[in-house]
Amino acid sequence: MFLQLDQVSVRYRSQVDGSGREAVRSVGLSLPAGGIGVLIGPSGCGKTSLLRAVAGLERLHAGRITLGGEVLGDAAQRLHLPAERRRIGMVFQDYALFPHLSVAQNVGFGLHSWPRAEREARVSEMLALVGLSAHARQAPHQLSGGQQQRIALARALAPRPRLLLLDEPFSALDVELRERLAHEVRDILKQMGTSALFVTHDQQEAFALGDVIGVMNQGVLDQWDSAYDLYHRPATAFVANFIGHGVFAPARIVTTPQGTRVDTPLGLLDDVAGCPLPEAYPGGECQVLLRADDIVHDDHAPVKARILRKSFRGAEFLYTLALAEGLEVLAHVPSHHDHQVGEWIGVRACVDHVVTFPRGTA
Ligand SMILES: Nc1ncnc2c1ncn2[C@@H]1O[C@H](COP(=O)(O)OP(=O)(O)OP(=O)(O)O)[C@@H](O)[C@H]1O
Repeated sequence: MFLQLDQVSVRYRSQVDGSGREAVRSVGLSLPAGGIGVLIGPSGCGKTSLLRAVAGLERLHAGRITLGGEVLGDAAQRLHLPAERRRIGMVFQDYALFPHLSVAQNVGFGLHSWPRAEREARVSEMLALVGLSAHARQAPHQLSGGQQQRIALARALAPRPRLLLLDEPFSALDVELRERLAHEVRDILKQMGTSALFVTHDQQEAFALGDVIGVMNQGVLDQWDSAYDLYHRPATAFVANFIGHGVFAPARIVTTPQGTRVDTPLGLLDDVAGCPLPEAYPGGECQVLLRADDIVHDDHAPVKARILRKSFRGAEFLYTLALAEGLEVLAHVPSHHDHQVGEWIGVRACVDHVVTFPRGTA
């Protein structure tokens, strides 16, 4: 693997009593050359600390980081390659452009040691790449927020970094531009074959950018996986809750003549490949993840649910439903099924991959 993190911990020392506090705990992940990874998670979960450790701005408390086979940091060996020798580029939320330099001078900033002709050629190439050739002589403040972030990207890519780290690069931009730029930046990175690690708190952005996405929870990386597997095969109850709309329902794993099934308030679920065996939970008692798109409105279904709330989302409604025994579930329903709040409708579960967790973990 190109970037490899093993058992990485980052610890900050308290200014008050000198005690240590782990912001990142035993994180392991790997990224192939040219891969794009994205770290997401709630505020304070350690995303930025992990990114700073890769950049060399924080020393490792434990663990090891290698890039292209070179050890960047190894706590056991007290090895810490200084940030400026890692050949890693960084892009931040606030662009950090130099206001007194032109767009072209900003992009060429990291190329001081390059021969002039090569430097100028590289700056032109980078400006063309991000579609800003026409703005080379302008000052950064004469450009829009999206354009300024593209300058920051061109500046970070110009010295041919081995890896690019981007910390919430689009969060200062409005939603629509953010999504467009996320796709654009992904295309640019793929075109250059640059490996990159992003931090964001926006799931849609993570899905638009990443080949692989990591969900962090209180300093721990709960899962490092494709967007599909995070959604359909969440490794922990935290990931299941954090990604997408869904609820946990009480359930029981049972053995029937047809094989193992999961007995839920919406009936028996049978797509249990990869699901723990009944004896994995005491008495088979567990909870099952029911996503809004696992619940199908069907007038003929024996299970009825009352509509508590509904929100219109264009092609579909997100209904909040209450089953007879009081359990609330969510359901995506095509928006031509416009039922009234308070109405009872038929529902059934249509779950592709049944995901269960022990009772009390969510
Ligand atoms: N320099 C520091 N000194 C002490 N504690 C710090 C320092 N930087 C971060 N922390 C603490 O480490 C934890 C992780 O912070 P970090 O900034 O890595 O989280 P984050 O996931 O990037 O959060 P956000 O999304 O809000 O930026 C937090 O509890 C934070 O208060």
